Amino acid sequence: MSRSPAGPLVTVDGLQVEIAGSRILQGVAFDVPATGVTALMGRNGVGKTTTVRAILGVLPEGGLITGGRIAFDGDDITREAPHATVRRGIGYAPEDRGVFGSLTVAENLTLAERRGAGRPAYDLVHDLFPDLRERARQRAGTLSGGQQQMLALARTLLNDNRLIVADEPTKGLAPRVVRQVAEALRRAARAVPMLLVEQNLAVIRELAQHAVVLDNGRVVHAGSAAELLADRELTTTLLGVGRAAGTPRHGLAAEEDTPA
Ligand SMILES: Nc1ncnc2c1ncn2[C@@H]1O[C@H](COP(=O)(O)OP(=O)(O)OP(=O)(O)O)[C@@H](O)[C@H]1O
Repeated sequence: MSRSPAGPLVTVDGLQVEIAGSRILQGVAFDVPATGVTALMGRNGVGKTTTVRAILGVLPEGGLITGGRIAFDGDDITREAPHATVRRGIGYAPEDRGVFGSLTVAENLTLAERRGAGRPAYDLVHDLFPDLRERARQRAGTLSGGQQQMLALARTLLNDNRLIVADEPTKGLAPRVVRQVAEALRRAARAVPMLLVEQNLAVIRELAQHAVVLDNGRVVHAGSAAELLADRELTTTLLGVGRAAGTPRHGLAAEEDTPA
């Protein structure tokens, strides 16, 4: 939210990661521009989560960066500890949402406040997600999946973050809720650039300007999201979706648009 570099915000170059001795990423390379939404796509198990976890410094146990480089705003952050990447302003909404179910919405937000990051942006959060203000005293565990996802995004927006990394925020949600979360993501991305791991092509179509596709631990395509989605042959080859990616019949989250 603060500075805006001339070059890419994140550069991943030749990234190699092993987990428990298996090579998971085999030289992943892509840029995240300093504006808009960059979608990180690919079939299940191709290395999307591993890539974002490497950027954040939170590889699972047994995970190791064995080669390559990650830069954030020009600084080398390869193998940097998570507290350091957090301090740089990289906010993370993990796949499991990471909210504390036994705490209230307000307590979840308070816990997310980062010391030294300036005044927490409650105005922005409540402006974008008025529902969370109304539900401030509700336990997060009793929120719907969509509301929990909004809380997870709100936690990243509270601090003066420079990048939001959101991992499959619409996964497992009903189509109506996917639409709500997509709207929440759209609002969040107005405030902060986003690296969005997402498999729902309708969501990507609505939100993303840039697209990076992984397969088998490598980048197999990087470029304009609109161009990728307009190319039926390419989306079929790269993502395994069976029909035109540009035309969901019922708005977002057409199941046909989600690769297996
Ligand atoms: N903790 C772990 N221990 C062992 N192998 C792992 C671990 N985490 C991930 N892997 C393996 O790394 C590979 C990439 O997983 P990753 O979660 O990065 O893929 P993904 O593209 O995010 O998939 P999905 O869409 O299913 O979340 C998979 O083969 C997975 O089995």
